[in-house]
Amino acid sequence: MEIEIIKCHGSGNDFLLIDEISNHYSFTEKQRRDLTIALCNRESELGADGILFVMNSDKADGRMRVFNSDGSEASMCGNGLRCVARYVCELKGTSEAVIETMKADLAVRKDEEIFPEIPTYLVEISPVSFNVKDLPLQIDKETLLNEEIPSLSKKLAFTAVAVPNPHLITIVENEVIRSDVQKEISQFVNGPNELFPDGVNVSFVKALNPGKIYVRTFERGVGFTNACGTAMSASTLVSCLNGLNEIEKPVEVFNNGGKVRCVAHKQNNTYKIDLIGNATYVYQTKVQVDIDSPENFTCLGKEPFVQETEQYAKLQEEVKGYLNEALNA
Ligand SMILES: N[C@@H](CCC[C@H](N)C(=O)O)C(=O)O
Repeated sequence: MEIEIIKCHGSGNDFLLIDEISNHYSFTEKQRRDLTIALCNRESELGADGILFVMNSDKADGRMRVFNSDGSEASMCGNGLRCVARYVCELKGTSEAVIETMKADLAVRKDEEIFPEIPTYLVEISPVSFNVKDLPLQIDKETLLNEEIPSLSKKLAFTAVAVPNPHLITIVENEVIRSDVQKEISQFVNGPNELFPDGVNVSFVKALNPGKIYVRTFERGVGFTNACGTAMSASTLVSCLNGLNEIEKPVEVFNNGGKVRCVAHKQNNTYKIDLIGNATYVYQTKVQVDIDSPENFTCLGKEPFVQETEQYAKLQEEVKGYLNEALNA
C-alpha cells in the first residue's frame, strides 16, 4: 500500500504524521506497531521519535494516537499534539479545536508566534495527577514530591507526576546535567524494574533565571530526545511548586531542540498547563510499504517545507547561543 506522510516537529521532537481522516487507511494494532518501528528507524530513509496517527473522533474535531519509536503506544504527547493541532485546524479551516487523546479531550488553538513566522499552537496538558498509582510508581506512599528514591540516587530529590503520561522530575545543577547520571537512572527505570513497571519519562531540570528553565528528557520508548512537551509542561509545574516560578505566569522552557512557553494553572486544587510552541512541517512524502512486513519500505520522493524549516533554524541558533552561556556558567 501507499501511505502519505508529513514529517513534522515540535522543538525538534520529530514525528511522522499519518492522516486517517482524509485517507481511508485501515491498520490493525500489530500493523500500527510494526509500521512505527520500521518508519521511525533512524537508519532508514525516514526516522523519527514516533508516529502521530490523526483520526476521526465521535466527540471531538479529531483524534490523536501516538506511538513511540519502539512501537509502544503513549497516552499523550505534547509536542506531537501541537503538530496535530495545526494539521486538524488547517484541515477544518479553523483556528481552534478539541482533540481526543487516550485519556482526555484537549483544547488546542493557534497562538501568537513564539518567533517570527513560526506556526505556533497552544495545547492543553491535562489531567495532572501526583498520585503514584497514576504513573504507576510502586512505592509505599501516595505521592512522591521532592523526595529521594534511594535505589535510584542518594543525592537527587524526585517528583513523580502523570500529565497523564508518566514523568519523573528532578531539579539539578549544571554539573549533574553534564554527567551520565540521567542516562543511568533512565535506563534503569525503563528496563525491567519494580518501581516503574510501565517505564517513565525522566527529566533533569535546571533553573536558569526567574521565568526560565532548561529541561532535558530521556523519553520512555525512545531515549534522549531534543525535547518532550509533556515533560516541559510537568517540569514547569514542578518548578512553580518549588518556588522557582509562579503559577499563572509564563515560563520560557529551553531544550536541546529549541524553546517553548508554558503556563501552569490551578483551579479548585486541580492543575493544568498550557504548552505553547512551534508546529513545524519538514517535508511531505509517500511511502510504498508491505503493511504486514514494513521493514523494506520505499520512500517515493520528499517535498520539503523550505521556508518554515529555515525559519526554525534561526530560532535554534538563538537558543543555542543562550544555552551555551547559561549551561556552562
Ligand atoms: N514526546 C512526547 C511524549 C511521547 C510519549 C512518551 N515517550 C511516553 O511514552 O509517555 C511529548 O512531547 O510529550
